[in-house]
Amino acid sequence: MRSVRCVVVGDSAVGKTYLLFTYIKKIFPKEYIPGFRDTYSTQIDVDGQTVSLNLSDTAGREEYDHLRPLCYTNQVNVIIICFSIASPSSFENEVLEKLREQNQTTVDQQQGTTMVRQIKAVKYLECASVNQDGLDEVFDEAVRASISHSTTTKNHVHCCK
Ligand SMILES: Nc1nc2c(ncn2[C@@H]2O[C@H](COP(=O)(O)OP(=O)(O)OP(=O)(O)O)[C@@H](O)[C@H]2O)c(=O)[nH]1
Repeated sequence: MRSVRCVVVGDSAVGKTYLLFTYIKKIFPKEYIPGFRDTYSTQIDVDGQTVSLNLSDTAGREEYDHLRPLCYTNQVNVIIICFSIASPSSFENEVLEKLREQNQTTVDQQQGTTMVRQIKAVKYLECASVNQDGLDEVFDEAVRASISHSTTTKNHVHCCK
C-alpha cells in the first residue's frame, strides 16, 4: 500500500492540533487540548486508491523554531502550511462578524491563490475544524499532491537516463 507522510506547520494557535484531532476523531474538541499525539496514522481512499496517511503535528511557538526543521526529513511527502484567515483571537464567528462590520478583511481566496503561486505550493484550500468544513478535502488533496509529485519525479528520472 502506498504510504504518504504529511507534516502540518504554521504559527502558534492557528489550529494545527485541532485540525488533526478533528480530522482523525471526526469531532471538534469541546475543551482545549494542549497537545495532540505528535504523529497519527490512518488509511484513506483517494481516487480509488487506499493510502496509509501518516500525519505529524508541529509546535508553532517560537521557542521550537530550532527543533521544527527536524520534522522536514526526506521521508516527508507533503507539508501543509496552515494559517488563520483571521487573527487567532478572531476565530469566533462573532468576532469575525465584528471585523467585517469594521471593514477589516480576512484573507480571501484570491490572496491565498496568489500566495500559492508565489511560494510554488500546490494548492490553496480553506477549512474549518469547528464544523469539519473542507477537512477531508485538505487531506485528500495532500495525498493527490504526493502521488502526482512522485509520478512527475519518476518520469523526470526516466527522461534523464
Ligand atoms: N472557532 C474555531 N476555533 C478553532 C478552530 N480550529 C482551532 N480553533 C481554536 O484555536 C485554538 C488553537 O488551536 P490549536 O490547534 O491548539 O493551535 P496550534 O496551531 O496547534 O497551536 P500550537 O500548538 O501553539 O502550534 C484552540 O483554542 C481552538 O479552540 C476552528 O475551526 N474554529
